[in-house]
Amino acid sequence: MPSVLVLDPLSDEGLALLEAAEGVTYEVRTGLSGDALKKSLNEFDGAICRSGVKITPESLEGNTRLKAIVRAGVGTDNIDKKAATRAGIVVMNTPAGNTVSTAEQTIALLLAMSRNVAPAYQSLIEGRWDRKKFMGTQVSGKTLGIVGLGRIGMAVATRAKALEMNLIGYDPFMSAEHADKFGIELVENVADMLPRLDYLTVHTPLTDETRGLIGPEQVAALKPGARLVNCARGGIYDEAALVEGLKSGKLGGVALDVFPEEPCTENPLFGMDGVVCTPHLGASTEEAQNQVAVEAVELLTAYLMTGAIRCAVNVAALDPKTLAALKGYIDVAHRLGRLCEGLLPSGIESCRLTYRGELADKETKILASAFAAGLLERAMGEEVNLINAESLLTERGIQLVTESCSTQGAFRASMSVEVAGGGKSHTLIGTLLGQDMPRLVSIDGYRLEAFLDGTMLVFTHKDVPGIIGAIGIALGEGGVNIAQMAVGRDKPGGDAIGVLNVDGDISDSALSAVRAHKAISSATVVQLPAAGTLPHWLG
Ligand SMILES: NC(=O)c1ccc[n+]([C@@H]2O[C@H](COP(=O)([O-])OP(=O)(O)OC[C@H]3O[C@@H](n4cnc5c(N)ncnc54)[C@H](O)[C@@H]3O)[C@@H](O)[C@H]2O)c1
Ligand SMILES: O=C(O)CC[C@@H](O)C(=O)O
Repeated sequence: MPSVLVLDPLSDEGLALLEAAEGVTYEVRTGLSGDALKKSLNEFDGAICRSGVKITPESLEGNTRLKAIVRAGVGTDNIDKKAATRAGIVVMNTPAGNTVSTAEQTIALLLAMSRNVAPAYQSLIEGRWDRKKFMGTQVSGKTLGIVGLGRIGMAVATRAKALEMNLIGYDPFMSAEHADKFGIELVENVADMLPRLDYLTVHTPLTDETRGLIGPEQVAALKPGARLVNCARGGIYDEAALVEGLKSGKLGGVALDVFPEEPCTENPLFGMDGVVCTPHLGASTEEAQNQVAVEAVELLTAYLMTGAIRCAVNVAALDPKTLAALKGYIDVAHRLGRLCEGLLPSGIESCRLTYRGELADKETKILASAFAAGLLERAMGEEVNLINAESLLTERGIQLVTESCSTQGAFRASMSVEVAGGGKSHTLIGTLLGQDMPRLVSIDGYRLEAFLDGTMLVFTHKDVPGIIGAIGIALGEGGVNIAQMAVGRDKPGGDAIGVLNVDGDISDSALSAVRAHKAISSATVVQLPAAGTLPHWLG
């Protein structure tokens, strides 16, 4: 029975859903770090977190159990995705559940900063009735710059529009026409908007590009008195530049919900005039927390029970329908990977996969992953799966390119693989007969029809009389029974290739006897999964 570890406080609705989920057990262990976190992550099949826990490469090191981590929220920057991918762990998030709440928090901070809500209340608590000190600014008619026009950026835009603000936006993935429909003037870069703004808000992820997006140079370029809001991620604004901007009077205010290091209880900005801060409360509403928790539980249980992948940030999405439709070909791809590795045991440097016919318009990324898993399986065993196979291949410097070709060829659907390494190469074509009969239908240009399972003997030879008999005798004397045989040749009496499927193993002496035949130029034994056996990650 799959088990789930809850690593951060989750809403009651989320916990109730976990409680009710049939076939799943769960445990809540919050506040974990270091060895305790590492140990716990290795005791469960799935984990749910918010932004509290830090899932580091060390905490995932050597993990052989965990299959998925779901972030109840948007930002997955507290999860080391590279380490998760490498360990074959799917990382998913719940991107939309807290959009409205975070947009509302942005507007709340914008207004609170403009009307000095926090310091005015503080002065009342301290016994002062000070109406002059807290003269505010109206936001209506002011210009708001929005960097990042994704879910939250756009939700902020519609709310700011209702407050009669003028909007300027920047997002490299937004067209001017689309922005215009929402009343946003799109500019080509952040620098272009700075001198025109009364307010600036950022709604991007924290990336190498957005870290320090607003630093001393950008603060200098702002209109005097500009006010800045950040409800996205700490680090997008350079805090030292904000402190300087406030001290010099260049900035009229700063409102932050997020900080480079969290929790953050000491910060030079805290207590400065014009500053209002909250402890990462953007998503902290009952509605948002219920929604993200419920979505997180649904995503995780669906993955653990059916293999369905939705909202993954480190692998392609895979719904149960696609999975069911492609299952047979995933098996073919995996078996082709195993066969290629067996035919080029000294190493593969590059692979090209071509999908033909009905496969050409399918979601084929998973086939590449299955092929890669097949290639690496002998060397890496259970460590490799659909999630990490391609990244493990890349880590080893093995190139994998894929292409689709809608021309049908001889089969309704097929995939061909060209592999090269150590100066040798092979081209194989695989297909599926019926729903679950993987077949090898071409090898190095020779057409044949061989089973893609069990112990396979692949041999090249001259098309001369007596080969089959000689092989039959050599294997028979070694106690090996031939289950199936296929031969392809270029022309009668020319070069040929044979593929045998045999019961049991082929001993070294039987293989030597085959190789000793003067018309046989090569013979290789490759071990594939038995017919009907699916890899552990496909079930
Ligand atoms: N404070 C909170 O509690 C809270 C809650 C939810 C989300 N967030 C954070 O808010 C941010 C936005 O979330 P979202 O759901 O809107 O994400 P999103 O993916 O929908 O939008 C992000 C947008 O940023 C744009 N972008 C990326 N790099 C950019 C760049 N260099 N310049 C300009 N635009 C760029 C992308 O094109 C995208 O449109 C994230 O950092 C998320 O982690 C914070
Ligand atoms: O879990 C939280 O409250 C933070 C949420 C927010 O930062 C997110 O990225 O979704």
